[in-house]
Amino acid sequence: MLSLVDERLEVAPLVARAKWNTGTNIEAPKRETEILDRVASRAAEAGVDEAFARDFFQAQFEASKLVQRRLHRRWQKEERGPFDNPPDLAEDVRPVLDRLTPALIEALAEWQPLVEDPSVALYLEARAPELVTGDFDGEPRRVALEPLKTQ
Ligand SMILES: C=C(O[C@@H]1C=C(C(=O)O)C=C[C@H]1O)C(=O)O
Repeated sequence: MLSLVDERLEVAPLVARAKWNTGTNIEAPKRETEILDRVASRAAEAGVDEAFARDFFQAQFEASKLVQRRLHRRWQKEERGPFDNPPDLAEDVRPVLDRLTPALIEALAEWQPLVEDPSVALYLEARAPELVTGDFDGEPRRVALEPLKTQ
C-alpha cells in the first residue's frame, strides 16, 4: 500500500510540469469525478466499502494538488519559463495514474480490516517516512495517508 501511494504521489511533479507548460488549471473536478465513479464500481467488486474508497482517493487527489500548487508557486517565484520535453497530461501522465487505480483498490481491500486497529497508526508513523515521498515537509504524505487510520 505505502509503495503504491508513493508511486502515485511521485507522478504529481509530472502533472505539475505538464500543466505549467500548457497553463492548465491544477483543479480538474471532472477528471476527479470520473476517477471516483470508476473507483466506486471497482470497490464494490473488490469488497471495499465505497465511502472508504472515495475518501482515500479524494485524499490522493488533495495530496497531488498540494504538490502541484507548491511547485507552481516555486516556479512562479523563479519566473520559470516552460519546460523542455514536458510530459503530455492525457497521453503520458494520466494513464500512469489510471494504471495505479486498480492496484490501489486491491491494496485497500487488504487494508480495510486494519483501519480500526490502533497499531496501524503506529505502523504508519514508523514506516511512512521511509516509504512515502516526504516533499514539502511531509504534508502531502500526511494528507494521502489520513484515511488509512482512525483518529
Ligand atoms: C492529477 C491531476 O490533477 C488533479 C489531481 C488528480 C489526481 O490526483 O488524480 C485529478 C485531477 C486534478 O484535480 C490531473 O489533472 O490529472
